[in-house]
Order: sequence, then structure tokens, then C-alpha cells
Amino acid sequence: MGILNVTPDSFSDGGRHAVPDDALRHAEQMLAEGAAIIDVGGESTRPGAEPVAVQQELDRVVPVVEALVREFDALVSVDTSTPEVIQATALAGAGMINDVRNLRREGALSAAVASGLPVCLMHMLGEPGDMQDAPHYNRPVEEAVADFLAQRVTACEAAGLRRERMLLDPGFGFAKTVAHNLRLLKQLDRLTVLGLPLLVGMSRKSMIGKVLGRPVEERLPGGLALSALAVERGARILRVHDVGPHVDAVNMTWAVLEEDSPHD
Ligand SMILES: Nc1nc2[nH]c(S[C@@H](C(=O)O)c3ccccc3)nc2c(=O)[nH]1
Repeated sequence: MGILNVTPDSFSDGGRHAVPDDALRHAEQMLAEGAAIIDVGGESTRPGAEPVAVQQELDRVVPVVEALVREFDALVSVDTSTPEVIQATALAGAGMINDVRNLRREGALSAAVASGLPVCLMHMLGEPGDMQDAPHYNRPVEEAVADFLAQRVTACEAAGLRRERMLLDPGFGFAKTVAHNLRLLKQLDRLTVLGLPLLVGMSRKSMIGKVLGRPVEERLPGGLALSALAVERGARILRVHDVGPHVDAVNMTWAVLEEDSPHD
């Protein structure tokens, strides 16, 4: 899953129905490098960011989804928590909803159910603005995350979302310390018991920066190690910036995991 950030300053004419060519070129590059999914999102998850106005998010995201579906026939995932954006992008041909707030916004869950699209349910406590204020769990974090996700699956199922339309994501970096993130990856296989595909997003995140002391532009080697470990422990979708290198890391990991010739 290649990350496509569509921020207001990437538009030439203030964002009114313009599709930034650099967004399309970036998506084309990621698809050429082997991305199966393009994740289109505004900056709604940046900690402390002021909430984006609905119309502004629509103007920013819908034209890009339309262009990606038209130009590349790619599976387009939409990174949004806004019901109107879920509805509009589903109509525009989006193939998946990626809401880091777990459809908790008023109307989001019903919009997701009505869209019939697959939904990624991700663990996060609180909101991006305050989630990193000394996150604390009074039990092993992987148990807290597994229980949270199991509860979200049940709640979404009760609202009409079919289980085979759900993906799970432990939410690396959301309301977690570095130790929480490392332990969550070490125990990632425990989430596979829920029987749903796992999506993970660790690319360029501070968990890499804090362990290796690397700035965000030098975190690819650390990220590749995490991708290999995540696949080995059951992840099936990796949300990344540098698609090509992660495709190689995943293919290398699969070559090892699938090797089963007992002898030459
Ligand atoms: N499903 C899924 N969606 C995601 N969206 C993101 S935004 C994140 C980033 O660093 O990319 C981020 C976090 C905080 C501020 C800015 C950007 N992370 C994930 C993830 O881990 N899983």
C-alpha cells in the first residue's frame, strides 16, 4: 500500500477540483514499483492538526480518487474519518476505507456499511492530537490491542459491516511508546487469531527514529527490517512510502518463508 498524501499546498490553483499532477505522477511511480493499493489521505491524522473542513477534504480527495481510478485502475484506499468523504469517494470508485479513527465519527460507520467497501480497523486510543500524552496500558499492549480490535469487529458487525470486509491494524505509533510498538511487532502473530487480514504502517515512523537515531529521510533501512519481520509474523498489507524497496524486502521474506524443499 503506497502512501499518497494530498495536502492543500500540493494543488496549483487552491484545490478547487484541480488534481495535482505530482500526485498522479507519484501514484504512477508507486504502482510501477509494485504497489497494489494507493492510500489517499489529507493530513487529517497529524497530531494537533486543526480539523479539516469537510468541503476542503472533499475538494482535495475526490478529484484524486477519480483520477486514480480513471488513469490507473488501481485499488484506491481512502484515509478519512469523514462520512461525506467515505460516501463521495466510494461513488468515485474507491476500493477501501482506511479510517484511523475506526469509523467513530458520527455517521462514519453507517456510511462505510452503505458503501459496501472493505474497511481497515486500526487501534488508537484518544485522538491524534492527544494520543501521545504518556500512553499507558495496565496490561500487555498486544492484549489490549487484540481486545480493542475484537470489540471493534463485533461492533462493526452489529452495525451491518460484513466480517469479510474487515482488515485489522495495530496502529503503530498511535497512542504507543517505542516499547509498545516494538512489543506489538514482536507479538504481531497474536492478532492473526482474529482470522482477519493484518495491515501495518511503520514506514518512516518515530519508532525507527528513536531506536536508530535517524531523521525521517534516513529511516528506510530500519523500515525494511520492520517490513520483513511484519510479514514473517503475519502482516499481509504494508502501508509504506518507498514502495520499490519494501516490495524487494517482502519478496525476499517470502522466498525464505516459502522454501520447503527438504533437500536438493
Ligand atoms: N491503517 C493505517 N493508516 C495509517 N495512517 C497513518 S498516518 C501516520 C504516518 O506516519 O503515516 C501519521 C501519524 C501521525 C502523524 C502523521 C502521520 N498511519 C497509519 C497506520 O499505521 N495504519
